[in-house]
Amino acid sequence: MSRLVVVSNRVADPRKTAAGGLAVALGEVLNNSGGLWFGWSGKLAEGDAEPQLNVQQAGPVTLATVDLDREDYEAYYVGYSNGVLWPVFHYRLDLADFDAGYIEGYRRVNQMFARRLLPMLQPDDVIWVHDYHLIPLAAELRALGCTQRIGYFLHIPLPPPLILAAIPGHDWLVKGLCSYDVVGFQSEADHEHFCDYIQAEAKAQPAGEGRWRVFNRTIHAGAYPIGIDVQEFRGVTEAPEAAEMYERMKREYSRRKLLVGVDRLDYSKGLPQRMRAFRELLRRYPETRQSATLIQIASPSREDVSAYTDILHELESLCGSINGNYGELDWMPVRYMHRTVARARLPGLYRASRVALVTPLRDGMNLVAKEFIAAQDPEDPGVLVLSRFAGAAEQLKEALLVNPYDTEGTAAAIHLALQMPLEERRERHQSLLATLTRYDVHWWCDSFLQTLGQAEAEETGTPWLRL
Ligand SMILES: O=P(O)(O)OC[C@H]1O[C@H](O[C@H]2O[C@H](CO)[C@@H](O)[C@H](O)[C@H]2O)[C@H](O)[C@@H](O)[C@@H]1O
Ligand SMILES: O=c1ccn([C@@H]2O[C@H](COP(=O)(O)OP(=O)(O)O)[C@@H](O)[C@H]2O)c(=O)[nH]1
Repeated sequence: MSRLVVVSNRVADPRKTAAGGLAVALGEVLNNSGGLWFGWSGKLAEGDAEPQLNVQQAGPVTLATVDLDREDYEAYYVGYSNGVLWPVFHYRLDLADFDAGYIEGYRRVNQMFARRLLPMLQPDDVIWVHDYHLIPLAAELRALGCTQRIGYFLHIPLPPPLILAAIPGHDWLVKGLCSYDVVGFQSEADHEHFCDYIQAEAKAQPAGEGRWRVFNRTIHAGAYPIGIDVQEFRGVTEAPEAAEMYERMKREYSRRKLLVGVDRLDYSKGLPQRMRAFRELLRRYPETRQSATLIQIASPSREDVSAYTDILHELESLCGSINGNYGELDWMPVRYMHRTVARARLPGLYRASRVALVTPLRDGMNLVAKEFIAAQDPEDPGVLVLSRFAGAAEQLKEALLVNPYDTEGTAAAIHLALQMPLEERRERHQSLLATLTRYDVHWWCDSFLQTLGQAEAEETGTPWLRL
């Protein structure tokens, strides 16, 4: 059987907790199949020498990581990945910093990753590269002589061609994507944007069953929405740490209905818009005052990128003003925490909450939405208020779908969720849980890798692209 080699910027010990959906999902996949997980250590190198490769065993998974020197970290992670690709791919051209220097560092780190990974590869490995940090990696590996199958999965949205085309060098990036054998997206919408782009800008021709002839080779593209390990998550929900959290929350908020939000503190998550909608709820529906409490966890993220500091200040000022204007001696409307909460404690919090607010302005998928559903008691489930702009909305049709830019509409949906009768809550939850169980993380991994396995048989002899 082939060994699975996963490459991603973020690598986490799958036996430990991680904030960020990519690390959580890949940890679950690799814990199951075993294999090699290669990427950045999350640390900065000291001194001038080329950083050491750090290899350690974590159960069935070999973790191989490299440090980045400060210059590479600034250009590749902060500058290009999170200062150009992240905002543009989330439709935020206004926040992109198209400093020409960053792309050099981005390419340099991808070349370094290829150089460090190559000697660790075995002939029949299957390589699965993840996310926007590593778009050119396949082409760099091919340039060094790597012949193994290489698949790619984009965890964030892919915008329509005219937005993508705003990136100087967008054609280089898309050529990089076309160097993979299989390219996977979170949603049909993202997949369509890719197909539109390659047809309009690269004269791609359809070759049937998700395949395209482009740049003189054949690639496969499709939507593979990422899921969670539903069984595992339901198990965590029943474990002592979550159960204890559930009991505590139920006791503490016995007189109130709890609303919950769990997000990295990222401008894509729509946190200020969510707070404004919650404020509107309190203003328009006075009966919710004293009776509804919103717990918002905002996990610190990418603090070296300036747009993230701006959103922190905006959010803190909104939470402060809502509590100042509506709070009472015995009730604070918002409990805001700028901290990462251990994943093992989240299911108890989700289960004790009547409503989850998952209202990003754009999101690749959003695993919190799925975890909230998995954690519910089917006999008395909570309600998911979900942005129509999250990848998850394509699948989770029985959630209350909202436009997060529409403050009044979102407030009305939250009100509806707080009042929803038990029967309707059960019906919606049953359908949502069925979808989640069918399209779980194992489905995601198996369906992607199956396509990649078939690609090899069909594409032997396909020329490699040079960037
Ligand atoms: O690694 P960081 O810079 O700390 O950021 C955390 C991760 O954020 C993004 O997650 C995405 O992947 C999730 C799982 O597929 C998806 O549900 C979510 O919508 C995405 O935002 C990013 O894509 C990852 O690379 C980061 O590790
Ligand atoms: O304080 C926190 C905040 C988030 N998470 C986890 O981080 C992931 C967030 O993934 P999601 O897809 O929702 O968004 P991303 O952060 O990857 O954009 C989920 O598994 C959360 O349970 C966590 O463990 N603790």
